[in-house]
Amino acid sequence: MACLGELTVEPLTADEFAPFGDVIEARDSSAFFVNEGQAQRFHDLAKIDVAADNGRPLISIFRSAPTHFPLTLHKIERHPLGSQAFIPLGNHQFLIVVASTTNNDFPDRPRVFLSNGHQGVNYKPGVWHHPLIVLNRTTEFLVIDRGGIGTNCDVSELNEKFVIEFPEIKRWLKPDSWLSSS
Ligand SMILES: NC(=O)N[C@@H](O)C(=O)O
Ligand code: NI
Repeated sequence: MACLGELTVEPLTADEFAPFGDVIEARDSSAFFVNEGQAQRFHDLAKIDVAADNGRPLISIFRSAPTHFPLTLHKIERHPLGSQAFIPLGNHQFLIVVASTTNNDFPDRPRVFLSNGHQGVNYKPGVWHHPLIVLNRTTEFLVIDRGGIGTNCDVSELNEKFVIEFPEIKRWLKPDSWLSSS
């Protein structure tokens, strides 16, 4: 773990992320062969939960510019009516910031996870999260979330401001996902 000021960066694992949703990755425990052994199916990796109030699943692509650092975390959002999944198209590490909900329905102290480049995440409905935090270069993500009626985005201020300095993350980035020039 690295310390970001008062926050620590945790490697993204299914167990640690479980309270917030699913980690989407090619886990052997979910795999079986299909197509006469020509392909492995890493099966049923995330709970896409978008049916509330007659919602329907949307598949989109986000082409997201890299985040500028130092990054001040002050706003966070949640989607009460549906889950939201982000899967990088290619080997790209990214930062995931999530928070539990306090008894008075506000975001609690955030947790920061860094993916390994071969992982996506699926936020459960209502889980506080920061919008995509992309590192190094413009990156495309497959996004699966809810379409339909209803207000599906709450935004809240964090009760304190957290700053993430890039050098505190850089040492955790794999050389192949890090442009030395930037
Ligand atoms: N606004 C939007 O579609 N994306 C956000 O919900 C996000 O989490 O990035
Ligand atoms: Ni979102």
